[in-house]
Amino acid sequence: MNSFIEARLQLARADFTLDVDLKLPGHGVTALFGPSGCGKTTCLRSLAGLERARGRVTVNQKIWQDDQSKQWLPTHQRALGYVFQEASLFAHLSVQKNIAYGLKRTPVERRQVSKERAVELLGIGHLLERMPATLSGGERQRVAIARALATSPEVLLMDEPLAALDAQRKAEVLPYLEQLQRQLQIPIVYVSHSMDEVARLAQHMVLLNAGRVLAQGSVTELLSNLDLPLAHGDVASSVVHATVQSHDAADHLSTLIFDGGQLQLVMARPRQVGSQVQLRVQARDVSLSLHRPEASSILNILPMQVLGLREDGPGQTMVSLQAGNTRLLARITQHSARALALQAGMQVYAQIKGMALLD
Ligand SMILES: Nc1ncnc2c1ncn2[C@@H]1O[C@H](COP(=O)(O)OP(=O)(O)OP(=O)(O)O)[C@@H](O)[C@H]1O
Repeated sequence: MNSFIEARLQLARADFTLDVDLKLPGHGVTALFGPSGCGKTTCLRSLAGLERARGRVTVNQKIWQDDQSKQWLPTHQRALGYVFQEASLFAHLSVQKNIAYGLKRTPVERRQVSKERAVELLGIGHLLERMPATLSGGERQRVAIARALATSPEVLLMDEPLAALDAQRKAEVLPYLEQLQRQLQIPIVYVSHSMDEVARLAQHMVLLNAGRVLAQGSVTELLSNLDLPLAHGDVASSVVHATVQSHDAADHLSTLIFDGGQLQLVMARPRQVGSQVQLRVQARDVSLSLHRPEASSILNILPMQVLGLREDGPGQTMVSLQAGNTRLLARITQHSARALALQAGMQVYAQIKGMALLD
């Protein structure tokens, strides 16, 4: 089956070579993730035609570039919206006119996102008459995203759109990004080097290293793949997708169900029953036992199967676990792994000492 976006890209610079083969889905957010200098921006710019890599790019089976048959669409003829780190608005045009500019670029028959819809999705209705210089960084970035959306792109390309914002502004813009991907069918390719952002926003991930693809697939799977660097070290974590099943108001305790079991979480602000939530569980917050611990203060004790284990630095072992379709990592001491005689296939109880709600 064809992927929505297929890109084979090669580009050589003095000290850097990009050589990637990407197959990206036509829905949700795909994160391009990896260390500084690994080629995330170069990759995104090459997809957009802002960088002249060699190769072939097809989006929704339309050819944007094919060097073999000498086809090349310039950026403005590619149905994409591009959001840069720093919002690049026209300083002499009001917010309204900036967005209208995006719309004007789009032939009537291709218009799918109206100006009103873009304005509503980004919550900028009250800013329409303002000039860019009078906006905060977060507001500017929301306008830039609305302008990109108003072109009704087949794909939104975002290059660390939150990187230039402080923590407070980031928190202000993130919910709009989440809303975008929930409400629109437009796939987003999102460059980030922040695992927090990736865990919160993305369902798919391309892991880059030194200009190459180390792995691509679902975020949940890649995070817990012991063959990849993400699943190692003190910051390794997993993401659990769950649905709110009930809420006990007296104890402020919500019961969440996920594919593989259920969890309980104290929620100061309870979510509606039936709503979807994402939880991040740090590997260091998960311990293991062979029998269900009795009379424990730990709320969440889940029966899981050991998928594999790997030494993880001096004296530590990373254990990958599965229940249903859900994966978790547990970082325990090598001593404990030996004492429990852990091995792939064993049934264990994972005790989760803490988890964070991602949205
Ligand atoms: N215009 C340029 N001219 C020459 N080399 C460049 C240019 N832009 C980027 N590079 C180099 O290409 C490599 C990839 O850079 P790129 O910006 O794609 O990485 P990145 O993963 O996006 O990094 P970061 O997370 O720091 O933004 C780096 O070695 C960088 O120094």
